[in-house]
Amino acid sequence: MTELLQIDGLSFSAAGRAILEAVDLTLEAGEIHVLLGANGTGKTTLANLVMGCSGYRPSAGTIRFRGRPIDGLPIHERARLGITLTWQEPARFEGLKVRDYLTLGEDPGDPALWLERVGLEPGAYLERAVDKTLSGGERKRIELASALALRPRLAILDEPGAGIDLLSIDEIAKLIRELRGPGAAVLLITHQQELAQVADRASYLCAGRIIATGAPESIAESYRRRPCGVCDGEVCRD
Ligand SMILES: Nc1ncnc2c1ncn2[C@@H]1O[C@H](COP(=O)(O)OP(=O)(O)OP(=O)(O)O)[C@@H](O)[C@H]1O
Repeated sequence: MTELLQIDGLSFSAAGRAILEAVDLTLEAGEIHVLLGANGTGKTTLANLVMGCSGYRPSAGTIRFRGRPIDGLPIHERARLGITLTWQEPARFEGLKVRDYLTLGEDPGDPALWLERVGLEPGAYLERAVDKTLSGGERKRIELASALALRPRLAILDEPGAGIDLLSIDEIAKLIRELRGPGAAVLLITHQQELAQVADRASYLCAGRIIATGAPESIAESYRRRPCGVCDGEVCRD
């Protein structure tokens, strides 16, 4: 397999505190990789650093995408390379219609079809604005539809199942599998064990450090056996 994303020695500090320390993580093309870890261990921060969100610049380390260092690139150039991030708190775009949101990329296809794929009736949603009038679960679904429409090489999904009713977990897992392709990978952040099972590999992040990478079952087992020893129970206490 080919390395799609290679993170070496990545560190990040904010407000005078180390949030991530010397993180190494590799994603192969074609894989779904799940990042597990307790609240506040740095999962979303890592996602923001890979996406190049405003205010997130590494204090050390490199991020390579398809062999090329991307640390210096702004978010829109990373998006152009095929990296997309669906946020834990789904974005709102006042005034932007769902139809327009789903046709932002090149060759986006039919927005109605993407809405159907996430279980939303196109006639009821296409002309609505992506704003607070949509429920949290509806916005989550629309963000997933947007990720499908963009056909990214790397989809970073931050808690894609949060706020979506349990019955839909199987549907979300199916969509995540679709985002994986021969040249495309998914970095999944989730606390939902049922959803984590969709992954090929897993990494366990605690106190800003990746402490294990391997088969999802064994990493999930380490996660259950908290505290991990790195943080002495400060972060991943029961
Ligand atoms: N820009 C920032 N300034 C100050 N603190 C920050 C910043 N970004 C993240 N943090 C802090 O870094 C820590 C890690 O946050 P992060 O959102 O990455 O955790 P997480 O693992 O995604 O947690 P959760 O599972 O609760 O979503 C938290 O303590 C958070 O408050």
